[in-house]
Amino acid sequence: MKIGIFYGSTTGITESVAYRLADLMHIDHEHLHDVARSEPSEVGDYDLLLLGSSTWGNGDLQDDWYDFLTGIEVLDLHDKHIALFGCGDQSMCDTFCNAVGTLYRRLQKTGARFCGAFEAGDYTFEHSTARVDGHLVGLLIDEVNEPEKTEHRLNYWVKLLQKELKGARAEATL
Ligand SMILES: Cc1cc2nc3c(=O)[nH]c(=O)nc-3n(C[C@H](O)[C@H](O)[C@H](O)COP(=O)(O)O)c2cc1C
Repeated sequence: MKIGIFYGSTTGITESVAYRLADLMHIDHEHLHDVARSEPSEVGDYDLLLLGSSTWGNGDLQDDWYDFLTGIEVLDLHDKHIALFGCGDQSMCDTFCNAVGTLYRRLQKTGARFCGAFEAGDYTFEHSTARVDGHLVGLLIDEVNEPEKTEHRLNYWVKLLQKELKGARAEATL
């Protein structure tokens, strides 16, 4: 299974999470893509897409995602898996990691299979569009308030993905 990571990051937090995920999953850095410098067609090279955005403004996507998302949401991705991750700040408790919810909602029509849903228990926010039916639709990281939890969250999420995708074609190490 070929894995690509696509991320948008303004101050480098989501970028650093993307690199940490790549290292945990043994993904070569050539498969890490900053969406600010990538073409939507590049997602075609992969079976599993890890898509990461921080949240800015009042629950908005990270700036570089706007054009990239417009480009990929019209693609047919039914043969791919998508796993979402994002960085935010739980003190913005009504819009925590809403960008992850936006990616989830807007990519539904691609037909991709979503994986990597995460437990909502260990967080303190009130509202997030990334929480759907009591679960988080991806990995949410809060480096502002809970940096000490990041390593565990990353490790736990990667194990969840491995479990979920077990049985899927294994070309790259997951
Ligand atoms: C002006 C501003 C607005 C923000 N708005 C939100 C928000 O609505 N929800 C959220 O979860 N985090 C919000 N954040 C926090 C950022 O998402 C957080 O700092 C994140 O780690 C930045 O990641 P990046 O450097 O990869 O862009 C905001 C931060 C700033 C400075």
